Amino acid sequence: MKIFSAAQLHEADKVTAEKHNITSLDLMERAGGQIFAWLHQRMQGAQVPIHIFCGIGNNGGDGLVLGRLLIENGYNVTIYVANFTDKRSKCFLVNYDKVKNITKKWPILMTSEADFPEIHKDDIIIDAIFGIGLNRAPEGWVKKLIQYLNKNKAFTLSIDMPSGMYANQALEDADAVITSNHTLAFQTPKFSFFLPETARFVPFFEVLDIGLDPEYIYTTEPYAQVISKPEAQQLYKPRDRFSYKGTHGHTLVVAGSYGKMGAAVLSTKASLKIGSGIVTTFIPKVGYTILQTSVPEAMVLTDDNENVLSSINYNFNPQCIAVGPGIGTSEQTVNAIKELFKRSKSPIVIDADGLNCIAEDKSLLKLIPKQSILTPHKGELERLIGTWKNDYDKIKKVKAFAKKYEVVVVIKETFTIVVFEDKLYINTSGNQALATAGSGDVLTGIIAGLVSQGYDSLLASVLGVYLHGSAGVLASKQMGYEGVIASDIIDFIPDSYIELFKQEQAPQQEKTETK
Ligand SMILES: NC(=O)C1=CN([C@@H]2O[C@H](COP(=O)(O)OP(=O)(O)OC[C@H]3O[C@@H](n4cnc5c(N)ncnc54)[C@H](OP(=O)(O)O)[C@@H]3O)[C@@H](O)[C@H]2O)[C@@H](O)CC1
Ligand SMILES: [K+]
Repeated sequence: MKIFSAAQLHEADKVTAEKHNITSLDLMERAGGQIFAWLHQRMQGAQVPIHIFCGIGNNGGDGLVLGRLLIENGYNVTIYVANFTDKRSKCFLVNYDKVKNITKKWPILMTSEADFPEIHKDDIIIDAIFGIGLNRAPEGWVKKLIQYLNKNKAFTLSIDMPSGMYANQALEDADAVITSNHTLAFQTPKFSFFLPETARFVPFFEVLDIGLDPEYIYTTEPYAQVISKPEAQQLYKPRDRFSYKGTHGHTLVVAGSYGKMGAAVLSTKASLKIGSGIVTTFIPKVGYTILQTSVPEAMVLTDDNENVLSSINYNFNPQCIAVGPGIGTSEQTVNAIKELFKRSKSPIVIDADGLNCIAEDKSLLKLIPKQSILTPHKGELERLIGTWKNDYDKIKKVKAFAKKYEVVVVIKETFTIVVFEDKLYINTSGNQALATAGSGDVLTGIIAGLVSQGYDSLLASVLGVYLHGSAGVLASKQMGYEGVIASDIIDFIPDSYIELFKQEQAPQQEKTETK
């Protein structure tokens, strides 16, 4: 799914109105109507008090449409208008009048803290204060209103996005954002929903299609892409019936040191399980028996050094090399990695200590083969690109880094983001089960195994991250979040392929007994 920026959404709004001969008012009616349908389906007329807090822009207008429809359908509704300026939008004003025309219970204008209403914890709050039009951090009593609503324990449903958050810009004041229980976003999720500093305000969201111009949606280069099952499916390359192991690529895994041979085992196994035809693993001597017994399918080459990598020699051309898991950052190893970078013509997946070796000796950066893939978590990324002011600054720096060295960067987070040139791909598979030792080593093996099978570096990263996440989810369904360890993620890689093409089951019809 495409993610559009606030500016693009405003543009889409305009284009839709022009091309489809409808007004912004019609669009607002559609948007508010969709929120109503969502709520009505769940509430079925229940008389729980609903408090709708509207701003004075179009987000507030959506809140007014919702309010009117709820009132017309007999719900117990109170509408408040946070009257922070008199520059009310046209569509807001029209809908304000429409509400006044159908009820004697007119919207309550709020102009200060003294107007904050009492809300019971079992009531429902609708947050329609700000949407994509926010252009500065909320201040004064409006900020206090947001904090007041947050303190309340009532269920909070945000319209389009939690008020106080920007769609695609860094947060200025984390104390002035609605923490919603559920957000209903129009047409596209907003980029901030997926970033570490802002995702906590949007624990659950759904996207409502309000019918913005399909041509605009289809042809416009998005701000970012969300990768879920349908997108991942399209990346899959079917296997040729007449292929053989050589066709599926030879992966070289360079990993391990004394006490960390498990990392080498995990990457090697993952690379095989994802479908690399052949895997050779290069390790320090100490790991020979461990590797050969743990993964009989892999071939093993050993370093002259007993405990750490010091010189990486091999006499074949792997389609992809995975470097880093468990290798440490000793001087000999850093030098060995430098020589490997100089020699390799294939893309390299660089993870963990592979990245730390680069941080130790920045001259390695220029030697990274083009189209390589770097898979840092937060700490490793910081050692590579330095600190950042906020999530958006981080993304900007990573884009510049990726462009400069012509590499793909996989930023590992709850929502992992793959960065290549100006493109951003947000992964949505995965859960907290993946936060376990060795999970990153598995991902390294998966991505390398996909590159070996002919996926280009970007696609291998995007699909690899998706399948890794999906394997973790499938494992956790049987073992719980806590019970999943990295080896389990590997065991569920085959299921993650199968799951990719599994049809969602239609809800079963209830059987009626016939005598
Ligand atoms: N195409 C679509 O996606 C569709 C979108 N729709 C809906 O429209 C929403 C966007 O509406 P919008 O553009 O009117 O902006 P919105 O967020 O309501 O607020 C802007 C107002 O707030 C003000 N203001 C800003 N910051 C402020 C601050 N810190 N403190 C105080 N004031 C502040 C600003 O005033 P000013 O800057 O002039 O002072 C302006 O008056 C969108 O989220 C969705 O819900 C649907 O209806 C249909 C199709
Ligand atoms: K909102």
